[in-house]
Amino acid sequence: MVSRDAPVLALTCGEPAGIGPELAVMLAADGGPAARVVAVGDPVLLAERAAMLDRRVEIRVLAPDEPPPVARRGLLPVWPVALRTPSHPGRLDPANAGHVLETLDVAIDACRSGRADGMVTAPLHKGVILDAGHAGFTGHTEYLRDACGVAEVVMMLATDSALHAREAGWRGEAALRVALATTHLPLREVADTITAPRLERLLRILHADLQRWFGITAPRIAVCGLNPHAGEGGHLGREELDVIIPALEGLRAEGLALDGPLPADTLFTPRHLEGVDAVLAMYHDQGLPVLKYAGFGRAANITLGLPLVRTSVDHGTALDLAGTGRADLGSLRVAVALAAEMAGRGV
Ligand SMILES: NC(=O)C1=CN([C@@H]2O[C@H](COP(=O)(O)OP(=O)(O)OC[C@H]3O[C@@H](n4cnc5c(N)ncnc54)[C@H](O)[C@@H]3O)[C@@H](O)[C@H]2O)C=CC1
Ligand SMILES: NCC(=O)COP(=O)(O)O
Repeated sequence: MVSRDAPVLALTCGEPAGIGPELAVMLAADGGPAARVVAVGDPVLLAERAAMLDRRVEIRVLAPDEPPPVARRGLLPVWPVALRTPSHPGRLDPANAGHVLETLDVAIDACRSGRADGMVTAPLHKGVILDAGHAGFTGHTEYLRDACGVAEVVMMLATDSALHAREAGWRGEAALRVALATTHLPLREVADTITAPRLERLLRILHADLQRWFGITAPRIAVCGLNPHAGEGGHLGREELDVIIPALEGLRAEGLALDGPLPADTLFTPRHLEGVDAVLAMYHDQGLPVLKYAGFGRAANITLGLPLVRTSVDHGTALDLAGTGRADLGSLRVAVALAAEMAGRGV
């Protein structure tokens, strides 16, 4: 049993043809971290996936103003959002894109109205949402940014040791936290997107939220270069000299503790990571392969800079595994535990 005071977390079920709905069922069946998790999705779909996986779960649809019940193993409360069309594991259908986005709207509204203390998102499929005509959709992160009316957010993934950030005397593995200066865009556009004002805004958010959510009083952030060998003094690209270094110098003058820009290949080695609280990588596949190598399945994604708590899993829709029950629940557990901890600190 989880107490009535435990935070309420809205868990969006993500792409219905992916593993999100079954992860919600598995979490309820196995018993989750200390939180009252309410799934936001289609109750019929959740019942189908529970039957498919042979998991005994009571799926209880909540009335709009009904308080979420005390959590217990085997109970899955649901804020219902109907599918637009039946869904089958592994088979994407653009007709359900509106359903996926509506689950996000319901969860955002629950957070903003105080019915939920935070939201956790199961993976959605960006391609099928774009195929359905939602031009410009690039993921939860930017959707939440726009829905919350903030100018900038930061995507950061962290390994599960981040859960122990405030434990005095924690002797386990140090958390690896990797934030991204750019997220989902073609590689060709990355260099032009990285400007000094953008880096300054992102680093201020990263610094502030390491303090706010992780209790790190004076965060030390290591910043990757964009080019090989951080530009080799301008011979392999000028972004370090013209953009990154001026941005870091301005922020250092404000008191931020920043290393870099450092060549990304050596930055991600134990000696260079020692004492570093977070790394800012310049692009998706500079930072995330390292994070996933270090902790795939026990890491979570956190959106920094929002007026609400949002965490997510470290993986995608895994269409190849949907409906098999072979998907690993580890990352969702970490995402829920982190959101519960963050919600406990208040926004
Ligand atoms: N938080 C989110 O909403 C995220 C969504 N995505 C989206 O997911 C879709 C598919 O992306 P992919 O690059 O194929 O990545 P993916 O993570 O869905 O799959 C990559 C590989 O990891 C495996 N895998 C993923 N989750 C797993 C789990 N829980 N347990 C065991 N194995 C697992 C898959 O079976 C596959 O072999 C894309 O549309 C992408 O944009 C990707 C990452 C995060
Ligand atoms: N690669 C991380 C990812 O795709 C998560 O994106 P988002 O949906 O959380 O914005």
